[in-house]
Amino acid sequence: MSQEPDRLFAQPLPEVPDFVFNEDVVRVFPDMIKRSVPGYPTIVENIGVLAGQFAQPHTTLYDLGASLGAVTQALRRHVRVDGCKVIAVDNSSAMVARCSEYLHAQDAMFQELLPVEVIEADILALDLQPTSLVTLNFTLQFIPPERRLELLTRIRQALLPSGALILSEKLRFEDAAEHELLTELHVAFKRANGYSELEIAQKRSAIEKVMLPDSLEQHRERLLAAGFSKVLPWFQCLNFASLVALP
Ligand SMILES: C[S@@+](CC[C@H](N)C(=O)[O-])C[C@H]1O[C@@H](n2cnc3c(N)ncnc32)[C@H](O)[C@@H]1O
Ligand SMILES: O=C(O)C(=O)C[C@]1(C(=O)O)C=C[C@@H](O)C=C1
Repeated sequence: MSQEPDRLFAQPLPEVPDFVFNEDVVRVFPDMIKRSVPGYPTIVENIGVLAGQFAQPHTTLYDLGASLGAVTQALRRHVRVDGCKVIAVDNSSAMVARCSEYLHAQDAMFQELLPVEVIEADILALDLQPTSLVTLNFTLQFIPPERRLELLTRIRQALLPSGALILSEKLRFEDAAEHELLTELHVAFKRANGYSELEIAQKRSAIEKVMLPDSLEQHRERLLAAGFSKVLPWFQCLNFASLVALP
């Protein structure tokens, strides 16, 4: 996997463009996400572990907004259920190309991995097969807010009984003081991971229009409105959380 350090925002930019998942981001993405999302390695590995409990024989598992396939790789490491296959979906062609390379490398290193298909598609336009496990690992926050309920409803309808959706997101907090404190603690996390004040500020302006986090309450209500019966937060580190939603 690429070890290139994330210096995308290290030099002053005359104008900070909106964040896009292009070739430049692909090159530094493993470093960027690990240094930006508190708990990311723990979340990814444990999605594999949790998936092992929900995956059912001869079903499809979806990794929606797969990026470089970190979650897909964890699913393939942990799920030991007969006849499952993983479908990894992303609408960034740069991500999909590199994701396929990494999964081929995983195939070359390990035997008896779950078969995987990587698809370049918009998850808002994707026909979902019946599935026992869907992951949206930091993807829903990039979907236009007015389309989020419709996407979750389609996921709910495709989920088999006893399956699950695992949803990880950056959180907003409804209480302004709480929001400010958690944001400041997240900045401290980034600083501790070697990002400068300039990098932190420029990244913030790049993502503020394209990544729109919801509160835990909004997620819970929307998941229930989409037809899920239970929402269980299983991980939170600072303002990043992961939930299991049951049909
Ligand atoms: C923060 S990244 C996800 C990280 C990844 N799941 C992981 O665990 O490493 C968000 C991804 O969602 C993808 N994405 C955003 N909107 C999408 C859409 N409508 N359809 C498919 N993929 C989308 C982006 O291209 C990006 O790769
Ligand atoms: O909040 C931030 O600054 C982030 O960088 C978060 C986040 C994410 O949650 O997906 C945003 C964009 C990058 O893909 C990596 C991490």
